Amino acid sequence: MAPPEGPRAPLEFGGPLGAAALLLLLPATMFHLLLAARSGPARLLGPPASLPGLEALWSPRALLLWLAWLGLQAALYLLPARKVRAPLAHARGREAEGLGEGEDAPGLIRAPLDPQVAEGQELKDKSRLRYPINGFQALVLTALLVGLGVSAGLPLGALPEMLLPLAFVATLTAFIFSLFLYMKAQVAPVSALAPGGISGNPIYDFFLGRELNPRICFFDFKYFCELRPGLIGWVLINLALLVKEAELRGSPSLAMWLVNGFQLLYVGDALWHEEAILTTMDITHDGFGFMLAFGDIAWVPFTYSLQAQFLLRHPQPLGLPMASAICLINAIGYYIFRGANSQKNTFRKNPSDPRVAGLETISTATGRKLLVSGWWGMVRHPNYLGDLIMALAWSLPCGVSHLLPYFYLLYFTALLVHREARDERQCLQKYGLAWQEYCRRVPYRIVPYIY
Ligand SMILES: NC(=O)C1=CN([C@@H]2O[C@H](COP(=O)(O)OP(=O)(O)OC[C@H]3O[C@@H](n4cnc5c(N)ncnc54)[C@H](OP(=O)(O)O)[C@@H]3O)[C@@H](O)[C@H]2O)C=CC1
Ligand SMILES: CC(C)=CCC[C@@H](C)[C@H]1CC=C2C3=C(CC[C@@]21C)[C@@]1(C)CC[C@H](O)C(C)(C)[C@@H]1CC3
Repeated sequence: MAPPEGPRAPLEFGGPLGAAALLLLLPATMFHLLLAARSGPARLLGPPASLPGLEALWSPRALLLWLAWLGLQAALYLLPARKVRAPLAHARGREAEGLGEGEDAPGLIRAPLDPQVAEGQELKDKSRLRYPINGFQALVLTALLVGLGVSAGLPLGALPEMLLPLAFVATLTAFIFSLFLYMKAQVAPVSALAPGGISGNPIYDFFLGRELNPRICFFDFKYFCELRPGLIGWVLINLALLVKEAELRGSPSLAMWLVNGFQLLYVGDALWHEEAILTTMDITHDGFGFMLAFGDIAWVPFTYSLQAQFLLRHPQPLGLPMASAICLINAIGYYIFRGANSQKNTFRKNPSDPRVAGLETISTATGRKLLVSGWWGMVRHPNYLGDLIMALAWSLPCGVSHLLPYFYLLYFTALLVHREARDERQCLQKYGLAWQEYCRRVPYRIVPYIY
């Protein structure tokens, strides 16, 4: 289908050339990290000690395991009985009546949403998609199944040896899946396309993703991939590394416990607050192409578990005072991250909620308001600040002898600075003068008095 006429979004990531480079660079970086973490010198910069042959990458057992994992997560996504009720008067009614968020038309009877189903943001064609809210359940059920498997003799400690072939099949899956998504988008209606992925350049559009919310019936591919196989896979890999360390050294180290605990908290939190993802730019703005598909199913599980991979081969001594200081850093980061995200989500859902009703706001021409006090009056992206502080706490248990475990912190800083610039551009476009006023009143972007 031809791209729609009219102004197109400016090209990002260095245009088609940048996208082509990233198509190769992202998987190459992931394999470099996997190899570096298992090598003696564990160098972040510089070539890996040895390059693996195809026999180290390709394993039919890894392929089977990977497909079984995707199948299990897809089944858990579809599991609960979903009662779909229509129409959703409370969501659409407000806008139709020209009312603000949280206001109802007089006499309007709210049709309660099934607690297991959430509605997304309004789309170009004024419709809203529905999403199952059962991610936390999927995490718990996966934990139960893995627990049952281990007690029946499943060798979880063998998983770390399979990381390379698993990452290889995950990368292959991401390429094949992105091709499917690209072709599916060719027959999608124009209103279903994302603003950024319709440049007309096939490489660029393949990378960024053409369709905003590709689905088959109720199965939403982007929503599924963003939260399930990759995030839950990440904590499973961490757990397997912990088990392997216990097998090798008698018990897991304190550093390994901390990394596992912090990252489990992060993933558990994401799944507990699953509905909040529906307002992130990945879901509302970006198409679903190679960047997100590879990011979700390969990059997240295999590179976000880097600290635990590093610790397995490079044990680090960690005393209780240092461990307590690191826990405090993680707790501060989490407090800011959760406080900021929840404050914005509560405000967006219902500005008259008593938890946010007293906060100062700026009105915008769109009818939506912007918070200028509370967390969002401190810096313009307080949630990024909390996330970055947590990222530091995840690396500190690995000591300071190597740069490799700090890769996540470095990559994440670059990702969030870039993301922040993209979000600012979109907000300026959306809110115009009101956004300029917000920037004047809250001058710092992520770190108070610094950036
Ligand atoms: N671990 C990882 O790899 C990653 C984690 N993240 C995390 O994901 C979370 C979500 O991030 P992301 O989607 O980028 O962005 P945000 O959650 O920060 O959302 C940005 C949106 O919030 C709204 N907003 C901005 N300022 C205000 C304000 N003052 N008052 C009210 N609303 C405001 C605007 O949307 P609108 O007005 O339309 O509501 C804006 O587009 C973050 O915590 C981030 O740290 C993100 C990327 C990767
Ligand atoms: C380098 C590369 C391949 C980039 C792709 C970026 C993706 C890895 C990230 C884009 C936004 C993400 C989010 C999370 C994970 C990483 C990706 C997919 C997230 C699910 C992590 C948990 C958080 O609590 C979150 C739900 C807020 C978050 C949402 C964004």
